[in-house]
Amino acid sequence: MADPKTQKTLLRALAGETLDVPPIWMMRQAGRYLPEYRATRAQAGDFLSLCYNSELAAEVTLQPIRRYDFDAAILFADILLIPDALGADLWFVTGEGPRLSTVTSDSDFGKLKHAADVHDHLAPVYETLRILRRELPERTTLIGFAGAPWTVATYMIAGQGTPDQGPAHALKAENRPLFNALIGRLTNATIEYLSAQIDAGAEVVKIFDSWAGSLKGDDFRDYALEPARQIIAALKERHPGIPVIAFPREAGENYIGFAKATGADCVALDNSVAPEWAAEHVQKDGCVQGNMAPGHMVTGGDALVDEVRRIRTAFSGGPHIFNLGHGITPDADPENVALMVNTLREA
Ligand SMILES: Cc1c2[nH]c(c1CCC(=O)O)Cc1[nH]c(c(CCC(=O)O)c1C)Cc1[nH]c(c(CCC(=O)O)c1C)Cc1[nH]c(c(C)c1CCC(=O)O)C2
Repeated sequence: MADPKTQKTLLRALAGETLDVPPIWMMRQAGRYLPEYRATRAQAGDFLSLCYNSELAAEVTLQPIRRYDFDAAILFADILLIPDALGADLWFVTGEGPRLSTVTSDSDFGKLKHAADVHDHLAPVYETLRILRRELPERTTLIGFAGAPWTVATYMIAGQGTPDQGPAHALKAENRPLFNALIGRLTNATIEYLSAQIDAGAEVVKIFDSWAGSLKGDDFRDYALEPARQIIAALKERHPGIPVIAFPREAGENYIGFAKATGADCVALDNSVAPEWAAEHVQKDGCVQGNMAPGHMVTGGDALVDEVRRIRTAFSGGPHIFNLGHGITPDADPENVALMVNTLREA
């Protein structure tokens, strides 16, 4: 075991240590708000080409580290690379978002590849991680990630993003065996994918369940909690000691007990919950991540400074990783990100 004082700050927080200054990184930290990202993306051609170009994907991952010296770098990729690797068609419409071939019948499902067969397609992502482990500063933790089965399924069933995940809820009601089979395939593929990311150098992995908030009651248990529990159990068996961050976005009251029930080392909080409430009900069980509203990166000023201090103070009694409650938006001002980082790190 390394001397705790020399260990990376993010890993210390994930191990349960309460730090004077919490580590910080930001969801979508490599993104369109940065001019250097826009330049590299133009060089790559389009977003998917950037994801599968290991050199350029590593470059955009490093850009926000150079600018802000964040405590963690997150692999540049997308949660929809898994459907792509399973054989769905995937493309991105500029200004609109992802489009996919849909899985709504047994015959669509029958065309998908098996979970163990995703690796050839995803090899460039693993190469990105290997480059990053060589090039990142010693103090920076490398985070890998995947989408949670439910969230990825919502895109595969609808063929695009949806405001209320209506098509996925409809398939769940109309053809439960097919829906369960799809969740099962995604659960196994995610285990394979994250396990290979760890082999390639990811020191932490995060599971993004962006649409967990639309699962209620038993559905939350069966399709948010249970797949996360299975993924984490398999990863802990194969890679003991690699921490897992779970992000059941907009889970609300369901954040309570989520870490214990799934085995996650940290729960990431969106900004719809008050930090004071989350400190009392969620952080009592271990590390939490979050949860500043991304809008502050657009508006800045005293409100930003006050909110950084409020969140830091609310979570100061336990392990905490400072982050936004969701991804930074393209209209954010890079100066406001610097203001957030400097405010957090000031004495
Ligand atoms: C739902 C989801 C997706 N992707 C992701 C989620 C879950 C998290 C969340 O809720 O935001 C996760 C994601 N997407 C991206 C990352 C990279 C790591 C990071 O910087 O956080 C991560 C972790 C890059 C990206 N993924 C995407 C971009 C923008 C692409 C571009 O135009 O350059 C980036 C930087 C595109 C994307 N990818 C996705 C959508 C709906 C879109 C279009 C919306 C948009 O354009 O912002 C699917």
